[in-house]
Amino acid sequence: MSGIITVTAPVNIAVIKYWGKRDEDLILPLNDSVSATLDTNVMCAKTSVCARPDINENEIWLNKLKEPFNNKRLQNCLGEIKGIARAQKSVDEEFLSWNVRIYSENNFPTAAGLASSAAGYACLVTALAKLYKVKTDISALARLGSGSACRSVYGGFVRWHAGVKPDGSDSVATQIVNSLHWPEMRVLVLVVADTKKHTSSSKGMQCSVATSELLKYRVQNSVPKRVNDICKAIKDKNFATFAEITMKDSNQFHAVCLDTYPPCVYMRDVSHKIVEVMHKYNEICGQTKVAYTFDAGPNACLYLLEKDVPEVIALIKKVFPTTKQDFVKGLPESLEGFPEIPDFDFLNLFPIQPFNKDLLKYLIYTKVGDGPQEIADGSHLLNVNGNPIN
Ligand SMILES: Nc1ncnc2c1ncn2[C@@H]1O[C@H](COP(=O)(O)OP(=O)(O)OP(=O)(O)O)[C@@H](O)[C@H]1O
Ligand SMILES: C[C@@](O)(CCOP(=O)(O)OP(=O)(O)O)CC(=O)O
Repeated sequence: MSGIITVTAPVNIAVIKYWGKRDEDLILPLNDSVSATLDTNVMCAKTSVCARPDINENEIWLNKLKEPFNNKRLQNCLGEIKGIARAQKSVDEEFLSWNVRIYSENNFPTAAGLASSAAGYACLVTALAKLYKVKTDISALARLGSGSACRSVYGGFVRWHAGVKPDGSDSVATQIVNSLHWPEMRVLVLVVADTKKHTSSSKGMQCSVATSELLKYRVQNSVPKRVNDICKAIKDKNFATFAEITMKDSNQFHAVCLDTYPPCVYMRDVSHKIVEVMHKYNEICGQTKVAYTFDAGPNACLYLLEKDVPEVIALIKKVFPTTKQDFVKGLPESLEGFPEIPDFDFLNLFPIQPFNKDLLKYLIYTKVGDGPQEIADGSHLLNVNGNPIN
């Protein structure tokens, strides 16, 4: 037994956005939110943890770089888990007195609006909860690291209940349906930029709570009905309703960002072009075949059904021409051979002319997946002495 625990955890992309806290320390949101958990085979955080008597201080590495451990959120997560372990007597006091070493890697860009904090904290708390053998609601632990992380502890479609209690005990995530419920659902992440964003989600939402009138309206009037309706659409596998609510909620979230003073501008020209193209595509098809959503960054996340993937990828390549050979990442073999242009007439007659080359950096093809998993094959990121392998 090496005493090392290694876990992988997924990204989640909200279709009803979390934006605004009612408690900054406990990370309690103003409204419920809903997301899909994405397949860890394509995008994931991987974290190894251990506790040892010969480690002089708590240490963490993120993407090969040593980070300061005095980060309040990290301390809160570790402190809470150790407190539960002490109360549950799940490990002995000597083990609890040892320092920890944490090594984590994301296989996709960090802090670029691709929900790295969600995957990262879900991974970290799942690994620590296993290390300290605690039995508790993991989503509440992940929430202490980053609000959206509480939704990454389950697979499928997930709802984070805002809760009403001041202590946050009812602010937890629950699974709406598992990853097998809607097997046709696919996700395309259109990466416009994979560099660090200038206003973090935490700062941006703080400013919105302080200044946006529209946020109050959204929380009270828009979100409650949307959450109920989208949960029903997910259970019924009603794509058109799911897609319409998803797009409206993304648009309203970015309207709130612009209503913030000074405004938070996350979408770019190319993001708006993506919106225009997807609406035109749905209009020409005479039905809603694709939905877009944007987090706190310029990158788009498209939800669509598997049958429409070849056509939508071909459309994207036509309208957003690329010079990159490996533009599409994560495409399974079964789809690799699909014709570059499935329907010449459709694409040639598409009323939006191609934009400049390379506005999109790359496209990630993925699907809905499962929650965090412990790695049993021994591929840890720390060696038997608790030292980083890389
Ligand atoms: N694997 C990880 N392990 C621990 N912490 C992580 C990990 N990945 C990211 N983080 C934390 O999350 C921070 C990035 O969060 P931030 O909200 O700025 O970006 P994001 O999550 O990529 O974007 P968004 O939440 O808007 O989609 C990092 O600076 C780091 O503190
Ligand atoms: C736009 C969002 O992605 C905002 C995510 O915010 P974070 O969860 O990153 O914020 P903190 O709780 O302050 O860490 C919408 C969403 O994921 O619901």
